[in-house]
Amino acid sequence: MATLKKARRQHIRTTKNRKNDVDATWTPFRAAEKKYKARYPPLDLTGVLDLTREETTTRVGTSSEGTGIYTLATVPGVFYGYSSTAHSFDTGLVLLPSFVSPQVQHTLVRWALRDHARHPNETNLDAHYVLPPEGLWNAHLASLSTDTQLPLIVPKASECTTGTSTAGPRALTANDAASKTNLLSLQALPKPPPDPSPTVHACTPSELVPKLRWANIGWSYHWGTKQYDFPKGRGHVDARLRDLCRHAVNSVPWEKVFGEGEGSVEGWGDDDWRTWNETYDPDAGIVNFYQTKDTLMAHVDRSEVCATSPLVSISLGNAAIFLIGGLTRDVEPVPILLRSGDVIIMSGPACRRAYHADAHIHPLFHDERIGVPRILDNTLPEHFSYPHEQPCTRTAEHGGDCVTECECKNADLHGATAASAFHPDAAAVMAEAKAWEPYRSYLKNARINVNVRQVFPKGFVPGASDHHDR
Ligand SMILES: O=C(O)CCC(=O)C(=O)O
Ligand SMILES: [Fe+2]
Repeated sequence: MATLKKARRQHIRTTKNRKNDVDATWTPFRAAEKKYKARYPPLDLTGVLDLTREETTTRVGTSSEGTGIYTLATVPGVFYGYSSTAHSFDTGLVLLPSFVSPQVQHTLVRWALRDHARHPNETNLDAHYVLPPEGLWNAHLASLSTDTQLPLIVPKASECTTGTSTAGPRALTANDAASKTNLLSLQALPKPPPDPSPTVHACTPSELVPKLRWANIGWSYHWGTKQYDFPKGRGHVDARLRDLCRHAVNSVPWEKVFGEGEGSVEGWGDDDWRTWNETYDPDAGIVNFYQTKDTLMAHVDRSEVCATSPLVSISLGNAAIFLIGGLTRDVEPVPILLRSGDVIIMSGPACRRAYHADAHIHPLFHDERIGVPRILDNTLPEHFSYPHEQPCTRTAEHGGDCVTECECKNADLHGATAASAFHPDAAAVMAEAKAWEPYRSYLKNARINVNVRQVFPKGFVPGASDHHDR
């Protein structure tokens, strides 16, 4: 109740001096953002699409009335034996609810925090802090296992820097949509590194972990110009992540989305969806780390030269309300509840250039004290409370973290081996639980989104002499 009262007081304070007609000037997208972001009045989820609710998922082969959403097929998820019911919107958005198994969700969380959010992959913190070479998360883990005070992480700023950016959420900059024809001029734009913030202080790794907002994948992204910085070279795209995304794209019956028939979107140009199973090859992306109260403002992802190629987005941790609109903010967005393990694919010319946002990312909205229905009782799934019981035992072969069937040819055998050979003793169970604890603790107030994109058509080399007229 205290939470509700506080939210109400804050609501009264912030709206008190607001002109009565101010919301009349909001675009439908802005109005939806305001509605789902507000802590008061209590969130009403009745209009939010939740594909795990039975009444939507049982309508196989038909449009869910009035929504323009079509059930496509049951598709194989990851890991083996896991399946999802694929849905599509008539814009080209594909939803794969519960596509990623709990085991693979665990693997991805560990990968995102421990292996990926560190040098050489750029994070939002690199501009402002001298980060430890082993990575922020590993430094945090080390500090948890010792009583000795480890060295503080110091700011990068020196007295002569002015500091224009902070370690906070991403700034929004209007940018030109990338295409093969303007690529050279976009490349020529100066891309200075951001100024280190002069206001940040030395802190412990554990204090800095909640300030982690993003880690770059693949091609380097320049936030100042909102363009890729190709001369910096192409960073690594984790092979397991790439396989997972390919698996998602290859699972979708694209002819039902973009071909002829009920619910299909009108074709475009060369209809490149017909060859995505050969040409889809992600080369960039971002891991977004959200903390309680964080939101992601409405934006369009327009920096990729491939303006139609699938963008695969994987949700982990707490749930979020994702708003997907149209080519302008005047299109009223559809609010979708994204839960851990859900995958969405934005594809085709309408969806790839559609406004979208994350209006609400956080556990507060499931809090009964603010009167929200029990359906969101706990948006952090139970499986994150414990380490996964069946770790991959074939460490030598797979590095311990198998993700897709394609990677593990003997998936069934492997599953059987893991199940029967893994008889952990109490000490091993305790050790696993202890190792998982920092992840569990982090996830309580967090959501991780792994957003994987294809910047260039397969085989296209930036800077090659003919690319402006291809
Ligand atoms: O977190 C999400 O669900 C969306 C992230 C996104 O739109 C982006 O990184 O461009
Ligand atoms: Fe986006």
